[in-house]
Amino acid sequence: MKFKSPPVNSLSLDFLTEFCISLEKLENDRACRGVILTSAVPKIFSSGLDITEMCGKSTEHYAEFWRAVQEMWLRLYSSNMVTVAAVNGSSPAGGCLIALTCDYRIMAENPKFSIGLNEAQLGIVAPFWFKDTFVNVVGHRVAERSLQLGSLHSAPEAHRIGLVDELVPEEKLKDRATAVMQQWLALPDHARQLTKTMMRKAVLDRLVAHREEDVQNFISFISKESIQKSLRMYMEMLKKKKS
Ligand SMILES: CC/C=C\C/C=C\C/C=C\C/C=C/C(=O)SCCNC(=O)CCNC(=O)[C@H](O)C(C)(C)COP(=O)(O)OP(=O)(O)OC[C@H]1O[C@@H](n2cnc3c(N)ncnc32)[C@H](O)[C@@H]1OP(=O)(O)O
Repeated sequence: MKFKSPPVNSLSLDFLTEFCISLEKLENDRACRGVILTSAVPKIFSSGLDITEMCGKSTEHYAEFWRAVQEMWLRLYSSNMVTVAAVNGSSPAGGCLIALTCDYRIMAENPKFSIGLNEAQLGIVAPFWFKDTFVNVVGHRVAERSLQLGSLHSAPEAHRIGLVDELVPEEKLKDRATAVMQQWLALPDHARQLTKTMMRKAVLDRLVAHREEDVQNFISFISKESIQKSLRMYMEMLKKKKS
């Protein structure tokens, strides 16, 4: 599956809805046992949640948007398919979450590409299930430091801390992702799927049990004037960086 929402594959409500529909179709297709996620936009895997969806909108809109973010994560983290992220560009925040939610991450070894949960830099807080997914990949200490600092790690650093499983030259990314997929698909599906469920169930159950509470927390957090101001300033900073 190739993300193609220029300029930066930001995760808008429309993007998330289409992503979930596509995943559901693949999940229900008995002939499909695995999916490789990558980007058709040069240099960017995904710029994370679309900040414009979280700025100056109604409470109803925030609720709908956040449910779509939750749905994307719940479907991908619990997928029966083998999921491989072929990270061919930068991947901050929600983009990093998508990669973390997969079974395996391969990143192009370009030191200009960065990845991480940088929410703190925007003055916002990564929700508990972003944090749980991160901890499950890199461990508590690395996750804590990285989250508090809102770090964006260069590709080599991301590999060093275990955020991505391997680095390959960009032109070899597709072949390597295919080889990894074949390796994972060589195992009997039922054994691999039950193992995946065992490893991920506690974290998935936690969001399922607190889903509505999480929506309400998001709404009350994102509606604060101080948070809205931080997001507006961040968007302005992105625009200024260009000029
Ligand atoms: C107690 C807690 C309770 C509940 C939790 C509450 C809150 C937590 C909620 C959410 C968690 C948030 C998760 C996120 O994902 S937030 C998004 C974080 N993303 C980023 O920080 C990335 C920002 N973008 C960049 O750094 C660069 O754009 C990038 C490196 C991706 C690409 O750089 P490049 O130079 O190639 O492009 P730009 O000129 O910067 O961008 C082009 C264009 O796109 C716009 N843009 C970029 N990113 C976003 C985005 N994420 N959303 C919306 N729009 C984006 C950028 O402004 C440019 O627009 P324009 O100037 O109009 O062309």
